[in-house]
Amino acid sequence: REAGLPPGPPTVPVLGNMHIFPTKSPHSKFTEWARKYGGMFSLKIGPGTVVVLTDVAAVKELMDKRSATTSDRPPTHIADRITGGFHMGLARSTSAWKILRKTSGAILTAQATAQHLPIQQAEATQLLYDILGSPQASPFSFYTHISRYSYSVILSVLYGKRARRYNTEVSGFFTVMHEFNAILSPGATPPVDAMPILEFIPERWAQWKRDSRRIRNLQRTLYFGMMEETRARMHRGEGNGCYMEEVVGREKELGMDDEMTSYFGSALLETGSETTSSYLQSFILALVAYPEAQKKAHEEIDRVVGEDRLPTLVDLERMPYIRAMILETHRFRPVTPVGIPHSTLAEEEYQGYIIPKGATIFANLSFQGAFSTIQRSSMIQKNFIPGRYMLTKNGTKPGIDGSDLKATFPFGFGRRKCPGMHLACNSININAMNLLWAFDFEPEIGADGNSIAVDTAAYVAGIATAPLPFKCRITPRSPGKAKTIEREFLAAADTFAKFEVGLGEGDEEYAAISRAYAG
Ligand code: HEM
Repeated sequence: REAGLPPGPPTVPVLGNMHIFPTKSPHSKFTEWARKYGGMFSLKIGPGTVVVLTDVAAVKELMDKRSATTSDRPPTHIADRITGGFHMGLARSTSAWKILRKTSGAILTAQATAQHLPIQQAEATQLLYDILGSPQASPFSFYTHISRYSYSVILSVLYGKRARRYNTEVSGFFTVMHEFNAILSPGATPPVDAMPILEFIPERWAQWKRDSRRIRNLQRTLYFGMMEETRARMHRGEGNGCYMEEVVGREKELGMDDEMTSYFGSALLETGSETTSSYLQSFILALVAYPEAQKKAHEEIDRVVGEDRLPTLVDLERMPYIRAMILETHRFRPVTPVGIPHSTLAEEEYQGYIIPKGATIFANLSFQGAFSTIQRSSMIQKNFIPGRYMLTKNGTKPGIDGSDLKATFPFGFGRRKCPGMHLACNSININAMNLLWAFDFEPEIGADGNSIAVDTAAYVAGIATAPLPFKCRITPRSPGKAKTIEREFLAAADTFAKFEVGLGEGDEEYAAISRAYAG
């Protein structure tokens, strides 16, 4: 470890800390090391440096305030090989990324997102309707209902076309995306970023190069096909005001070309679908595990909304406990517990330590919410206590300074902050209210008649996590509410109609059956 770097675990020759770098669930190890080495510590990965920030003041200063130098991404040769450097979330701070980012800023504004609320609400109604019909048709079907929702809402607002059923194009999309995620996961390919010489191995001896080519082709077929369909619809004069139509219309002004436009849409689809699903699955997990919190939320929503209509975003203003619950879910189980890594474009100095140019920086979000320094963090994530956000704005213990915490931290930092945040927050808010309004979520009953506790620590390993599929009982809270869901689903038909383009035969049939049932 070079002089001036923040402290960290002892290194070994050549590898540095590479042999002990936690690739599966980095946040737990990062938190453990933070207790030992402090709120800013470093790791050596071969010649490269990784800096992990756990102290909130350091996160705010370095990731937000000094974002001009901390908003690069670490190199990802494989991602660039597959996407040509056009994946907005993975691209370095190149001119292409700047254009993609500017485009997202131009179209995903809070105001524009508000215009897409009707389809978001209609899709959320289908989520209730699907859960009502088959909460557990297969053991975990509420999982697939949530995945369908998340994908369909983004598909609708981006491409103007919805996905009615999981089994058709939704599963196709997730298959391609999982292949992409799998090849990007640590250890899946030789360490090309650390040893660039590996790039020169001929393709016939490098399975990872052949896999990259195959995944590139799969992605291009899927995503370029979606764009072609959108353009064809526009040419036929059948546009429906979706985001990608706006990008096509403003391509020149924004400096985009057809290739970039296709990758722009696909990055939003990929980054937006699983994150939203993961959040909603964690929300349900917390409801099952913490019945007292669920009971309080039920009381609040019953008081404000009643039985005969679904909640709206306006209602949320009168539901402080549910607002607190939404924040607490981000704190309890952040979708990306260590954020998405940034990288430095220039050397930075902070509290006497050097962060070299090209260093990778992680912000350990596990600290999120309750405490302003790691020393106070012994209770991190153990309990789901929404009430903490009713005591203080940032959920800190009364008397502890929480002013460095920001409610947007679960969505990242500085110039890399999630551009889909407004869309995501609307989805989270609408569905959190809907699910609470509609259903009781309880532990599954085992063969011996006892309830089976859910495991709130059983999560998918990796940078972006989600609860592993769990069983629970989901029942409508009253026959009146079940009727309201069916009625509202039927009433959503008009909103759906403009997004139901190019349906396959099976989908037409499904539409007819579900409408008949709802009617
Ligand atoms: C619960 C939902 C979501 C969460 C928790 C979430 C969280 C995040 C986080 C932590 C980052 C990394 C920010 C950073 O590097 O500092 C990110 C980036 C990104 N998100 Fe989201 N996100 C969500 C939903 C969405 C949605 C719905 C969309 C699209 C419509 C989206 C699009 C993106 C994109 C494109 C990036 C990459 C930005 C860049 O690197 O410049 N996200 N998100």
